[in-house]
Amino acid sequence: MDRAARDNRQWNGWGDKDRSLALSADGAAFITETLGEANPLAVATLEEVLAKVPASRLEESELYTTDAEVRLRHARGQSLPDWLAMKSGEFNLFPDAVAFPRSSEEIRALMDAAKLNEWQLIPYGGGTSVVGHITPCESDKPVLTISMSKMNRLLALDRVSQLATFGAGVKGPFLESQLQAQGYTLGHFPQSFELSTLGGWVVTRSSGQQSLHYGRIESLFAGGEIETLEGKLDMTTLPASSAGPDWRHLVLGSEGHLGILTEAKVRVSRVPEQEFFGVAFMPNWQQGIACAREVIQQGLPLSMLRLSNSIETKTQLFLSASQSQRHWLGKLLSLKGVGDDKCMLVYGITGDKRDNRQRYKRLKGIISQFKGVNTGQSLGKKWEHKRFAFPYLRETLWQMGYAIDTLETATNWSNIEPLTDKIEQSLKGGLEEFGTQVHVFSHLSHLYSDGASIYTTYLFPVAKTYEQTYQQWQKLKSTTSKLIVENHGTISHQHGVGGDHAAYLATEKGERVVESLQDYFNGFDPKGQLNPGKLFKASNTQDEAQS
Ligand SMILES: Cc1cc2nc3c(=O)[nH]c(=O)nc-3n(C[C@H](O)[C@H](O)[C@H](O)COP(=O)(O)OP(=O)(O)OC[C@H]3O[C@@H](n4cnc5c(N)ncnc54)[C@H](O)[C@@H]3O)c2cc1C
Repeated sequence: MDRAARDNRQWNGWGDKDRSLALSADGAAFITETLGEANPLAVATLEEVLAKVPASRLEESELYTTDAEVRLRHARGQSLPDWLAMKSGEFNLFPDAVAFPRSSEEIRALMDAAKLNEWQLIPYGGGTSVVGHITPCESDKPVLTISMSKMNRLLALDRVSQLATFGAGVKGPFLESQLQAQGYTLGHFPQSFELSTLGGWVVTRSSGQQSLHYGRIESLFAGGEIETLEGKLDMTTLPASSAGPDWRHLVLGSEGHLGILTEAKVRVSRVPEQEFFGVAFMPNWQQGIACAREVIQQGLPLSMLRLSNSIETKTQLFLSASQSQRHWLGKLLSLKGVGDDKCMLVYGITGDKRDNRQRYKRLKGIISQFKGVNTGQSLGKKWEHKRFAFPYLRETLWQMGYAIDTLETATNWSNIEPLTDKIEQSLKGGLEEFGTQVHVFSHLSHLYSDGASIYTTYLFPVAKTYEQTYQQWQKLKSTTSKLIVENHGTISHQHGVGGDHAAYLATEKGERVVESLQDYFNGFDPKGQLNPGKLFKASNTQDEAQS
């Protein structure tokens, strides 16, 4: 088996198989009291699933491996349906082979072979998609997944223009360590940072936790090289241009349809002199929103601002603080007029020390103007310490018998409160017919002068079978996704479209635009070989969006 697939990665869940995040007894009791006792579903063993991997339809070749375990490990991402497939062992579909190219030339050879033989190709970054981006579709043609894991080096650093060129398969930690060794940072920190890759970020239009300072990937991605079935395309790096539409934007969000991004050039910054995170508590959701909006619309240059609603705040405190910590925090806040409806505001400040002092002073002023209480940096340090560890909680909850998923959107400020309410109500009551409780909470994660993203998490006890659990998820997902696009929200602020959101794209963008985009990609991929069934709906998903 290939070395890249033999790492310490969990084969049927998130992250490093030797790492976990435990829940305190209090945290576990909170979940059980909120959702009721749950009965975990039996989990298939690796051996059981390996026995189900069918023979590959591709002949052995130097270009790729047909090893069953490697194929299994590249068959799914991290959405809840992916988890249900991995845990039950019912993967159904596997790629026929996985390639680990080391250079653009090797990718060219794979693309040429694919074109000649009409194979389907799925580019694979870190496999952290939560919307079904990398799952093979039923096909009478062989499916080849191309892992970018070996193309992960810093290839050039232009210090004068502050542009870095990377192999697009570089994962977050390795990208930052190579850059920071030279005094630079990209500053792109999605929560999936540990495993996701630069290429994946670009083609799914990802957003990092500190996008307020560094920008979303759209502003960090300056150009690079993409291998299409029709040949290589170069994207010149220019600081700006008015020469017609910017076609970088058709690579951004292309989700594997255009080709394989082999090298990406990104705009980097100098490592900041100082960075810190802190936590304030606002008296309620309305005051919290008003405060966050004021900070952003005043143009106060923070690197992060994240506002949890009161249920998320309560849940977070139960999951991460001890009873005595909660008690003393509650007491302190209530003395200052912040009670049970408190909403946690996490902020990040990045830059040189003198500017940071000014920013912090202004921020504290705005927080008090909206009757919030700033607790300073100690809770901020805790948040920073765990910022990439939270995904490990998913396994802990799974073992207790609870499924967890998220939905995210963005909308204008005037619609933030009503849309958050609608999303939460839709999820909360969504499984009443099954007598199943759903625990729902939200935060605003990325803020803009005209609006913000709403990130909603929901948990529910698994049903008696995998199939029933999937059906319950599907009901929550389809009802709420439809509600989002019909209520002036985007189907995705940061996770992309993949297979799971494809049916809602036309409501957001209009049928005509979606058809034109499809025509554009068909120009590079006339036979629909590149990542089919993603981004654009397959004909059978039409009804789901409209029902
Ligand atoms: C726990 C968790 C937290 C997350 N947090 C965030 C977050 O904070 N912000 C955010 O934006 N997203 C987040 N995500 C979603 C996910 O991490 C992003 O969508 C990420 O950009 C996917 O990158 P990847 O390298 O894992 O790509 P993959 O999942 O491997 O692939 C995603 C898509 O990109 C294509 N692709 C990958 N590499 C290339 C390439 N080189 N060339 C062409 N196509 C390619 C694939 O074909 C597929 O269509 C999270 C996911 C999880 C599981």
